[in-house]
Amino acid sequence: MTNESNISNNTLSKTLTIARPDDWHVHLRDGAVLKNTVADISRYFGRAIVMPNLVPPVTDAALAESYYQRIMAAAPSAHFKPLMVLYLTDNTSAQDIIEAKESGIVYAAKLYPAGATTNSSSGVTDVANLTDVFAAMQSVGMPLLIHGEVTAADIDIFDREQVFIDTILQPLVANYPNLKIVLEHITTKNAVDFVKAAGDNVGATITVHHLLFNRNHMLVGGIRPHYFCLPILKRNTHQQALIEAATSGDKKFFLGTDSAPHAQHAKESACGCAGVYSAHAAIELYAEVFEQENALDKLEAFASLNGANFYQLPVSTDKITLVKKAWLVPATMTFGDDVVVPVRADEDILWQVEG
Ligand SMILES: NC(=O)N[C@@H](CC(=O)O)C(=O)O
Ligand SMILES: [Zn+2]
Ligand SMILES: [Zn+2]
Repeated sequence: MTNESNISNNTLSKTLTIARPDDWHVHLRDGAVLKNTVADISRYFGRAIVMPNLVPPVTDAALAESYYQRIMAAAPSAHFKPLMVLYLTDNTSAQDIIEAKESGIVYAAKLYPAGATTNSSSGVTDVANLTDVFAAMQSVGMPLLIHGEVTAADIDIFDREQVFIDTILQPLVANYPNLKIVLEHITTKNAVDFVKAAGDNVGATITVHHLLFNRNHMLVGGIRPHYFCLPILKRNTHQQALIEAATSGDKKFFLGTDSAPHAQHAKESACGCAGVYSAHAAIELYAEVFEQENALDKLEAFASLNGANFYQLPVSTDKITLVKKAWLVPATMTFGDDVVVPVRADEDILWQVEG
């Protein structure tokens, strides 16, 4: 467990040692970029929940198995283990869930409301289609991961998470009281409050960009496409609620970067893609936020303990050490044939990971 003794503040440099962290929500993509995303994510993360929104999506155990093999072929660090996820569609069956569980490599299934986000067109049109699937997940103990936004055209984009919670999540939680649910990449105070009030079977991931930024960063002084992600950045009062939740140590909140690379040209476009790349410096950026809040002693709970406990997986016995030493993030990164603009491009980050 972290205590003050793990934070050392000598005259040379401040350091922080924590159990090896995990990333409970990441997009590694596929093909040529895999060697780059896998190198970044496995630098110090021990495990990562690998999002299944490929084209075509990872809808069954066989597809998860071949994607797993491609990730391993991209040569992650030896300490790294990808945790695969099934992409739910209107046609997913209870049998698909049972086979995924039996595969031993699938740790969760993901609900994308159809049309809610990047590569979600094969997603679920109505959760009523998945009654048997949720029942099977509840009985085999497989967590349901949710992109929690409604898609109706008349619902304002800034309200889509809250309306999802009120109209879809609330009844889902009531109907499946033992189903483990992770509300992914939460962006509102409403989500924080909902998760806190729910039972221990409900948790949430929080990205570092939703801690660092609010919608002013994206829209004041010009439209900045590299801040555009889904769910969209909200006003600063919501950002503040997320910061409080993440830095509180509350076991329901854990690290999920939602690092989601898109090519520079696809973001700097008349119709730019949603997604922020943060895997080059994830724990380093979270450390900035926690330090700002005087809560470095809570970083280990958020990054290394709470998620593992929620998924009922062992906490890593390895340690990593962060050192407070500024470094300059490159303006761009080359990923296969593409160029990606990472978070903090061409600016300093205050922390680095030793080794
Ligand atoms: N978060 C995003 O803005 N984008 C993600 C999809 C997702 O997690 O919703 C992506 O795959 O690009
Ligand atoms: Zn999402
Ligand atoms: Zn995501």
